[in-house]
Amino acid sequence: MNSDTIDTPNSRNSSTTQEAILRTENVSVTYGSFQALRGVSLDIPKNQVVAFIGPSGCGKSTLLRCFNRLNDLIPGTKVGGKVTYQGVDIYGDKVDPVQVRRRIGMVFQKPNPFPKSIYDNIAFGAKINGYKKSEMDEIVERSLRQAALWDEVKDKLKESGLSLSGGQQQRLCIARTVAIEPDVVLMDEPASALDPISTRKIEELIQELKENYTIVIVTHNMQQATRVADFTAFFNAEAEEGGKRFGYLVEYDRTEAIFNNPREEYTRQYVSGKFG
Ligand SMILES: Nc1ncnc2c1ncn2[C@@H]1O[C@H](COP(=O)(O)OP(=O)(O)OP(=O)(O)O)[C@@H](O)[C@H]1O
Repeated sequence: MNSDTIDTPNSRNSSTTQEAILRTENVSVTYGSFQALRGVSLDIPKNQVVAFIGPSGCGKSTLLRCFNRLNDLIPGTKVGGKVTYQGVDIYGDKVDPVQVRRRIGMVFQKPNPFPKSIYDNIAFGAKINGYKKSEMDEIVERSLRQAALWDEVKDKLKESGLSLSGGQQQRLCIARTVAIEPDVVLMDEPASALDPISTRKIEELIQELKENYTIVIVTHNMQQATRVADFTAFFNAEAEEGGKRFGYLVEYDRTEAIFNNPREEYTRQYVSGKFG
């Protein structure tokens, strides 16, 4: 698969080029008869952190789930437009969603380790994905190191993943995700259930992970977006006739520009805390 070389998200203002690993073209999502998201086109640059921000219900999680076809699992959901990963339409007829999710992993808001040992939390997915048993010790250590958890758990790998603190559980879930060596890690408010110290650890971890992975993170915490993201997409929800609200992309740019010099008035109001 060839990657496209494309302009940065802020292509109108910047001549720098970045390699896009994921791209949406005019993506819309409906749940039954309700259109949750309308006409989103954006590029996710490789080995960068992209944050999705915006008021509740504007479709941030909905868009995130489009990137690994997780919306397929919600009955009645339809995705329109095009989502490409390394130039390939991930909704194409011949594409296996399981393979998509192998390349594009996801970490959820609430840590959700399996009720298994710390070791098996990682080994389970790795085995399913064809890694050899003989490699498992190495994979477990590598993944836990990447998730900055190894030092805390190396002496208790047989203990249950559920015995860890919330912050440790979330890092275990990140370790489980990176164990199968995806290219992209999607994170849906990964620190919102955590205390400030654990949140900081996750943020530091995101910075380290971007060396090897592309990260797309949904966050309600604007400071978090400024701390971790290279690019930020601001979404809003607008009411149409009948009062139904659909989400759309207002502005996408380098994080610094979104927070310090946005082009759109809605963005300016949102980042300065005037609504949302
Ligand atoms: N499974 C679903 N079935 C029906 N409607 C849904 C479903 N999931 C989300 N929605 C609706 O789609 C819209 C967008 O929801 P989504 O969760 O993507 O927004 P969000 O910006 O991530 O919100 P939040 O910041 O509160 O998590 C909302 O109106 C929501 O009620």
